[in-house]
Amino acid sequence: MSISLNTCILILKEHHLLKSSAVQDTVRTKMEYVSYDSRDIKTDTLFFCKGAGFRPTYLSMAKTNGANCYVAEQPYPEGKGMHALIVRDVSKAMALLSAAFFRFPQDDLYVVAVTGTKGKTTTAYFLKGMLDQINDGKTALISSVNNVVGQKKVDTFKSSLTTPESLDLFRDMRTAVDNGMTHLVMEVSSQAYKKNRVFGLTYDLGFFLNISPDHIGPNEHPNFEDYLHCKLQLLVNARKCIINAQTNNFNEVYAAATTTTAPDSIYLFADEDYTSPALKHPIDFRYSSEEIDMARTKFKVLCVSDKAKELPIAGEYQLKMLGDFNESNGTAAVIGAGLVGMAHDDAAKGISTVTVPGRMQTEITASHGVVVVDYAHNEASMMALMGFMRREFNNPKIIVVVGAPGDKGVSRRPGFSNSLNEFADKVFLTTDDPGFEDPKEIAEEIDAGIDHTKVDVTIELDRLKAINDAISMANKGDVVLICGKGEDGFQKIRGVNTPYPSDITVAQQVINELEDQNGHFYS
Ligand SMILES: CC(=O)N[C@H]1[C@@H](OP(=O)(O)OP(=O)(O)OC[C@H]2O[C@@H](n3ccc(=O)[nH]c3=O)[C@H](O)[C@@H]2O)O[C@H](CO)[C@@H](O)[C@@H]1O[C@H](C)C(=O)N[C@@H](C)C(=O)N[C@H](CCC(=O)O)C(=O)O
Ligand SMILES: Nc1ncnc2c1ncn2[C@@H]1O[C@H](COP(=O)(O)OP(=O)(O)OP(=O)(O)O)[C@@H](O)[C@H]1O
Repeated sequence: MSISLNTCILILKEHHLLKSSAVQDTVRTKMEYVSYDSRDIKTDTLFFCKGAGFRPTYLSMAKTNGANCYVAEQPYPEGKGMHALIVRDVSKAMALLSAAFFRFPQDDLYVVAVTGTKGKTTTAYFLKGMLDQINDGKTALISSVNNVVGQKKVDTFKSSLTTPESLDLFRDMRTAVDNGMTHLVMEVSSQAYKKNRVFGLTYDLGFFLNISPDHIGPNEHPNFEDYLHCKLQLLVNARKCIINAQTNNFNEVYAAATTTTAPDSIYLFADEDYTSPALKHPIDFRYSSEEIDMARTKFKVLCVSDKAKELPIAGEYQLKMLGDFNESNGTAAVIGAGLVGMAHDDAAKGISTVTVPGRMQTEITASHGVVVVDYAHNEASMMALMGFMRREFNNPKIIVVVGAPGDKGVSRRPGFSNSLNEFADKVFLTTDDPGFEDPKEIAEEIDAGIDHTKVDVTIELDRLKAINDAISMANKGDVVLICGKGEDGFQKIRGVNTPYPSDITVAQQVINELEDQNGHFYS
């Protein structure tokens, strides 16, 4: 793969991004590789100087290692002797030039994008499960758990970001196309828009699941308005939009969709009983709960409007994933499958076996109640999870193990206090990716918002011990919720990913020791 200097200049000019360029007569004008990391350079690399942590010495290193052209927001003396493309916004330039370098792989994929504060990963997995039924497993996936770019084992790998850096995204899309994948389901985080990781990308289908305050604080969004603004961009860039009519800020969400999409390509869904005087648009799809227990979740999708009736997806669906909130995720995914061209039977078959690592992984023990490992890590998801358990188990004692991460999402801390006050009986406040912060201070901040007349609090920073103590104290009929880390195999401590055996492994060991049994988690 390669890109010429002229093509780069043309693309940047077309998007009004080029401030100036310096072309060297004696240097090759073709670039054979692209990179934003000076430690990953080949001969004739197009190098992007980007990011808060960029240092001019990285450009010197890139030049020494063979880069022949750099893209930056200002000229650097370190780049002397290289072609220089000086741009208004390097992250936008990187997205556009990466797409061109990798020969616009998005044009060879049916691209589905999912955003929402909660449920992105689950909905993306549901969709992949269904689409795989009609394309022989050729659905690529970009998610916060795994990325899938082909059908071999090596084509599935753990992701480090929910939505990758643009250059990595277009490279992964190219790999997926070369591996014969026909569809791509991707999670799009608000940060992806904030950082222009998906700049210039249009989706065939775009989902807006829900929004509530999250990811607000240092290194993320300055306020809720900024967070919402970034999330809305997904709908602006989607050809067809699927929106949960019950989302907060619905009017703004719908308005964002209509900026580029006609109402007949916007699909709304809500649960069977939802009405709101503020809702000016007809609901297209409704869903109704059929049965939820610890073994399955059954719900019905109803096609209500004329345009909904054109999709043959009405009927009953069964999920392996627990939690009433997954009915909403499931309905969104089923509508998406319908818009891709699927009918009820294939969709029902595909969704019925989907599980998501680290989400709602449950073990019913003989004498220590029900133990659930789940990824809930903000107020909305904690409320949804604990609320489900309260309803499902008829007011059990709820014992929670939870912690808030450091350096980001500080709004989660009062959110945890609120949700614990609402539903928990006992909580172990513990460590969860403290970063450069003191986990004890984070725990004390959450504790400060807890009503101690309702919730008994223990601060136990050793996460393994917290899990052990929580399960050990639980009796038959109690519910133990181990929240926030799911399958994560590390703790982020002072900039280092420190190995951690994962909540599932720890909980399983504790249960085995306590019960001398060999059961295993299911979800
Ligand atoms: C704030 C933010 O989005 N930061 C991301 C961004 O960092 P950055 O552009 O500032 O780059 P940097 O890490 O400061 O490094 C500067 C540059 O120097 C280069 N470098 C560095 C060292 C060297 O020797 N040579 C060299 O060239 C690096 O390759 C980099 O290009 O680009 C990096 C990849 O190029 C990301 O890893 C990093 O994500 C950070 C780690 C992160 O945690 N981001 C979170 C907030 C995030 O994006 N989360 C959302 C999920 C949110 C949700 O759950 O909904 C996500 O999509 O994952
Ligand atoms: N629709 C929903 N509403 C509220 N909570 C939900 C919903 N769907 C999932 N959850 C809860 O949120 C947790 C995370 O779900 P999921 O990973 O699907 O969301 P996500 O949007 O990808 O999250 P993140 O951005 O944090 O990675 C689940 O484990 C569950 O507790």
